Amino acid sequence: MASPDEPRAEAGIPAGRREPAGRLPGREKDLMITVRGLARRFTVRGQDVDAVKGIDFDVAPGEVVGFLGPNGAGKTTTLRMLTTLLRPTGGTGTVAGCDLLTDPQGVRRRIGCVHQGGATWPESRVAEEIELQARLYGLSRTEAKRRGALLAERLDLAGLDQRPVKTLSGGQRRRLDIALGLVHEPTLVFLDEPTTGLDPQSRANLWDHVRRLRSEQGTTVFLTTHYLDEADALCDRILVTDHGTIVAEGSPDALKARVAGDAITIEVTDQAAAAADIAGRLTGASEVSVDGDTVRFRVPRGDAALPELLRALDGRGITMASAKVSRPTLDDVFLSLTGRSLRDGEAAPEATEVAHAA
Ligand SMILES: Nc1ncnc2c1ncn2[C@@H]1O[C@H](COP(=O)(O)OP(=O)(O)OP(=O)(O)O)[C@@H](O)[C@H]1O
Repeated sequence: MASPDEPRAEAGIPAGRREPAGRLPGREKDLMITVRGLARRFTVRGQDVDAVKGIDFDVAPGEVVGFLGPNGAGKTTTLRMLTTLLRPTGGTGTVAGCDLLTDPQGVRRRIGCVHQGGATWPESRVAEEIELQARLYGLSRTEAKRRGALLAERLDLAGLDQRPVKTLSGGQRRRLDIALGLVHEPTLVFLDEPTTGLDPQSRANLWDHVRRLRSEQGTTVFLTTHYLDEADALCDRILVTDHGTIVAEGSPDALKARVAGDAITIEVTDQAAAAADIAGRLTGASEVSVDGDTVRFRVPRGDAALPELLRALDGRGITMASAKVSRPTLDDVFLSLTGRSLRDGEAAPEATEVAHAA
């Protein structure tokens, strides 16, 4: 019988070593995705490339899970394995209740996939594309029309049904790709970099559609992204990936809470040293520094610490002129785990002005 470490050995991972994994408690049959030791090795001109190195994770029904990582981390390779476009070279898995290796057809029937670039024909009309896709899934002509109209309505494509695909904007095109992936009402949808190349407004609009998929229909969504803000805004849970392994997993807030905590910067009208002393006594406070009238420090929860600080300063007759809480970003998480930044130009740091008292 195969050792449980066999796929890892195949992927070049030492036996017995376990990466941080996204496993969920519960029975496998209740999970929408479960993979163990999933690996993919490519051999190019005699050189082995371990694109995915024996990963473990679970996805529960109704979750929106993001697979976040920099270019080349193994996101697309993982997605292609989960959607049966690529056979794993190691590991096991079930997707939508079907075995990835022994029942790929069952997987394909039950899932929806929206890959990068889509697969639409530029000359055909929007309604034709949706109906054709529905017919390919075996729906009757009447049902195909009904589904087409419903999806057009849901994805803001109503009124565009007679437009040739080539005339659609980037956002409309992406929403059409998603409509095509949903035509057979799958309970699990895979989205590969759903908003790459879209302008900020179209991205925000698409996020709304993804949220509604879950809230209105309970659809499970697994998406890949290298946008930190996208993972943060959309996902219940994030699997952070790098070099073919999962380096962390958790909700966006839980991941950010793993970093040293919120950074607080306050300005006082005088007695900065005394204010710093008070700040340093707050629960979990660290990295206290003073620069003129400015005091900086970190605490696990900025929103909880600030009222306590205000009361303490008040008690000593110190006036706070302003306060700012900066929450850690997912990039801070990635940086602390890998020593590198995801370098996402679109992710703005979350800084919140919380008080201006002067
Ligand atoms: N068909 C292939 N042959 C050889 N190497 C491959 C192949 N497909 C992917 N790789 C390699 O596997 C690694 C992971 O690639 P993958 O496309 O999965 O990363 P990614 O995280 O999706 O990146 P991106 O965000 O740029 O799409 C990379 O080093 C890539 O060069």
